[in-house]
Amino acid sequence: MTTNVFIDGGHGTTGIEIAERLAGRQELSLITLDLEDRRNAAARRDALNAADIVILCLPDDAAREAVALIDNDHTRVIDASTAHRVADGWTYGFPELEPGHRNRLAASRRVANPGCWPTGFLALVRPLVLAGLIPADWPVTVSGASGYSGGGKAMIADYEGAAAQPSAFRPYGLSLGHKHVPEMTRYSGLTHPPLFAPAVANAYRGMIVEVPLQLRAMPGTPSLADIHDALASAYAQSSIVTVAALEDSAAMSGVPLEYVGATDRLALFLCGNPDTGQARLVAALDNLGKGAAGAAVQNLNILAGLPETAGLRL
Ligand SMILES: NC(=O)C1=CN([C@@H]2O[C@H](COP(=O)(O)OP(=O)(O)OC[C@H]3O[C@@H](n4cnc5c(N)ncnc54)[C@H](OP(=O)(O)O)[C@@H]3O)[C@@H](O)[C@H]2O)C=CC1
Ligand SMILES: CC(=O)N[C@@H](CCC(=O)OP(=O)(O)O)C(=O)O
Repeated sequence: MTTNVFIDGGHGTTGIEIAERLAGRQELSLITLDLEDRRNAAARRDALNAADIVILCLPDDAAREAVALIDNDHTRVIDASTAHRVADGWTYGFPELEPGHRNRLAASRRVANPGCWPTGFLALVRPLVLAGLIPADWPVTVSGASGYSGGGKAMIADYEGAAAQPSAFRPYGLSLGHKHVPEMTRYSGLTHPPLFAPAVANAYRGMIVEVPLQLRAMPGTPSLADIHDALASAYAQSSIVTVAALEDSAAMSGVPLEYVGATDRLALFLCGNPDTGQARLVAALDNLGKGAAGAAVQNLNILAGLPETAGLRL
């Protein structure tokens, strides 16, 4: 039995990446629309309702419209946009979030794919909150740099178009109201929003997410080994998320934005100085991989009861 899949927004940056990962998979059958029909509501309604699973790769408003076009109770939805990430009735599509979450996803009809920044942040912070190493009310900061494809077609044009004047490194989200903060707060289990300081770099893809921690000031003064043990045990069974050994992280001269390349891997590093009691937790991923398309395909596999990493670039 094949699962019918429709990617709404399939001609956009994320949609194309997802289609590449689904190509050639016999257990799936892709419903496609021609480029000129991509905004045709009637054609989209037919495709949305014919699919067993739809993946929405649309701006937020268009994603809400797409959900409203579904008038049957069979079609299941994975929404890559921000529209439903903290909405009632939706399950957050980060299978690694906590023990048991994968099973909740498998039973869900509406799944919200995480933002790329929250993917790195939650991978680093959620296990530490669960383990009680970061108190829920701790003032957490998260910073980093993203490739410009994170901003979709519009930002790609800003960096590659005829009139482009790309900056090498551009901090943004300066008013501290970034749309990813609500999902970071809710799913980390923190009681206060983290201070989020993102930047965009002059690279097409790739992402570094960093959480600095003043361990010496934290209750129980956790050691680097405590933090590392919690992360390593959280992802011990994962073939997507890796945690570098402490000595390997210490030996690195830096973590490049391009570290995982165009893959769906998520690589975690923990560096620190025991003398100062300070640590830097770093996640490296592809904003279009585990930050978007890879996560959507992983969730599709879970919903369809297929091997979780089928089609992923690992
Ligand atoms: N890029 C990334 O790294 C990530 C993106 N996301 C999210 O995924 C979603 C898609 O992003 P991305 O692929 O980057 O965006 P793009 O701008 O590259 O693609 C969006 C696609 O949606 C189409 N579209 C826009 N409005 C409508 C509409 N009303 N009806 C039908 N189709 C429409 C666009 O058509 P047209 O060609 O005419 O513009 C385009 O093909 C967004 O919500 C984004 O925030 C999530 C995580 C990471
Ligand atoms: C570089 C850049 O601009 N990145 C995007 C995030 C991309 C992403 O995760 O997508 P969602 O919009 O679906 O959350 C931003 O910060 O808004």
